Parts: sequence; C-alpha cells; structure tokens
Amino acid sequence: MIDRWPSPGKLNLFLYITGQRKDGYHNLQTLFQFLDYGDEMTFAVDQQNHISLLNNIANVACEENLIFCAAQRLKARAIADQRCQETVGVSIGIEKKLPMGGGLGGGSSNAATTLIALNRLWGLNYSMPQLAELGLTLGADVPIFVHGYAALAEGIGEQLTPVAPPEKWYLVAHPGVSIPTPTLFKDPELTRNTRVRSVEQLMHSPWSNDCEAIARKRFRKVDELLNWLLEYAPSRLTGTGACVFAEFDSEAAARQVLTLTPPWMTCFVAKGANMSLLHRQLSE
Ligand SMILES: C[C@@](CO)(OP(=O)(O)O)[C@H](O)COP(=O)(O)OP(=O)(O)OC[C@H]1O[C@@H](n2ccc(N)nc2=O)[C@H](O)[C@@H]1O
Ligand SMILES: Nc1ncnc2c1ncn2[C@@H]1O[C@H](COP(=O)(O)OP(=O)(O)O)[C@@H](O)[C@H]1O
Repeated sequence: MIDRWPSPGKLNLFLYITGQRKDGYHNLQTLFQFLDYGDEMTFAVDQQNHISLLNNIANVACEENLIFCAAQRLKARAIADQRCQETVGVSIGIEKKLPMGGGLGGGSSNAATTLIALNRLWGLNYSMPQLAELGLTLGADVPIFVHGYAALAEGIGEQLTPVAPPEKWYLVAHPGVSIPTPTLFKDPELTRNTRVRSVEQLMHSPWSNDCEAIARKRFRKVDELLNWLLEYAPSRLTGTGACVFAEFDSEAAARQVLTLTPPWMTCFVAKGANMSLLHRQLSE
C-alpha cells in the first residue's frame, strides 16, 4: 500500500543571532511558522530489508539525501532498541515543490516527514520528543518540523516554545540565487550580538532578520527582490535566504501582487499555518 504524506515548508518570521558557541554554531531566537504549501512524499513499506528512493534530487547523492539519512538512522535505532526486524524496508517517492537551499526548510521537512511516517508505518511507537531528538542529529531545523506547531526556537533550534502568530497570507519569492547556510554564518560582518529577549518582548516588537543585511549586501538579486516587494507589503528574508516573503491580510491581496511580479522572480502564494499540514494529517 502506498501512503501519501505532506512535507510543508516554513518561514522564519523573525531571526535574531544572539551569540556564537565554541563549536562555531550560532545561538538564535527565531519564530517558525509553517506554510500550507510544500513537497509531497509517498511511502511503500515492505519486508525487503532495503531503503530506496524513487526520485533523484538534483545535485544531492542518495547517501546525502536527508530522506535517506532519516530512514536509515530511524531503522538503525529501532533495530538497536528491538522495535523492528532487520527485514523492514521502504520505497520513498518525493515530488519537490519547495526551492532547495532557499530558507524554506525543504530538506529538514522531508527528514521530519520520513521520521513520522515510518514511525507510524513500521509500527515503532517512538514519541514525538524521541523523533525530534533523532532529527536534531540530521539538521537544526528537523525538530520544529517533527513538533509541527509554530514556535519560538532558541539554542540552535532545539529549544521550542509554542506560540501562535497571526496566520497571514504570503507571497514567497526566490531570487534565482542560492545562499548556502554555512556561507552566510561564516560572514565576518554578520550581526551576532542581538540581545536575548523574552517571548513577550519578541512577539510585541517589530520583526526582522539579522541575516538580511548580509544577504542583501552579498547577493544583488536578493536586494533587488526585497526592494521590489517592499513597494507593496512588509517583506523580509526567511532563514539564511535566499527566499524572501511579503505578508498580506488576504489571499486576494497576495495574488494581486503576484500578477505584477516580473518574469525573473519565481513566486508562489501560501498561507501561514500554526499547525503543520503533516500534523493535521496525523490528527485526522
Ligand atoms: C538558521 C536556519 C534557520 O531556519 O537557516 P535556514 O537553513 O532555514 O536558512 C537553520 O536553523 C539552519 O539549519 P540547517 O540548514 O539544518 O543547518 P545545519 O545543516 O545544521 O548547519 C549548516 C551549517 O550552518 C552553520 N550554522 C547552522 C545553524 C546555526 N544555528 N548556526 C550555524 O552556525 C554551521 O556552520 C553549520 O555547519
Ligand atoms: N531531501 C532534500 N531536499 C532538499 N535538500 C536536501 C535534501 N537532502 C539534502 N539536501 C541538501 O540540503 C540543502 C538545504 O536544503 P533545504 O532544506 O531545502 O534548504 P534550507 O535549509 O535553506 O531551507 C540543499 O541544498 C541540499 O544540498
């Protein structure tokens, strides 16, 4: 039997860098909200002892694909915990809609969907916190996708406080360049000393992204894109970029601006969701 599971994108509605750890990672205060838009995944489980991917992702080797890594790590853990047999296997399909390396969290979301779907389909019975902990070893953003609720994330993304920001409509735009996360975090001019604030202070202050100034300075297309969008609506960078988003109170207003976008912008309209599509499916 083939099971279909959503793998939604996310936005960082704000992102502040509050320091740097000894291992080089940066401490953040960032607000995650999901999009009602993302990739689609299929899972066909079997007893053939093999994890296979039905689609290639451009420039990502199978062993580096976060979907494969998530499935393999979950299986190894479950065998060690005697929760499944060596023979469990799965064929996984993915229909990619989210631009890669764009700050929309596609790879992390794919990993989280894989962990949650296989936990259910292989009958492993791990709790969400256990899956989130396993997910963190795959990437800093995997735990938020496992938890599936809008949250303020602190540390490097593992300390989550649920919050419920307004579910606005967004015009999400890709400038046609990609900004690798490590490149941005290595930049000597990056702001790394924003003061730590309480949830209440953060939720009631104007929102911004500490990565945006560097992304605009180093990548001309990001700067052009934001200048264009800011003529129509409040707009910001998501994550470490390169995607940006403009926020609107209605779908009609977002779609109106979409009709005006020049051909060099790749855009879509989506609604913010405080519960991810994945968790909506789980609760049905
Ligand atoms: C900063 C965020 C906010 O959502 O950016 P986006 O990737 O979404 O744009 C994410 O937490 C990113 O998470 P993820 O993309 O999983 O990053 P990882 O693979 O864990 O880290 C890639 C590299 O970025 C740097 N890195 C990452 C996260 C962090 N808090 N501090 C860092 O310095 C490290 O050099 C690390 O080796
Ligand atoms: N299943 C996957 N989907 C997307 N990217 C993946 C996947 N597996 C590994 N990657 C790698 O992770 C990088 C970051 O991808 P993604 O999560 O989409 O972006 P971001 O972290 O900027 O939101 C990609 O450039 C790619 O090299």
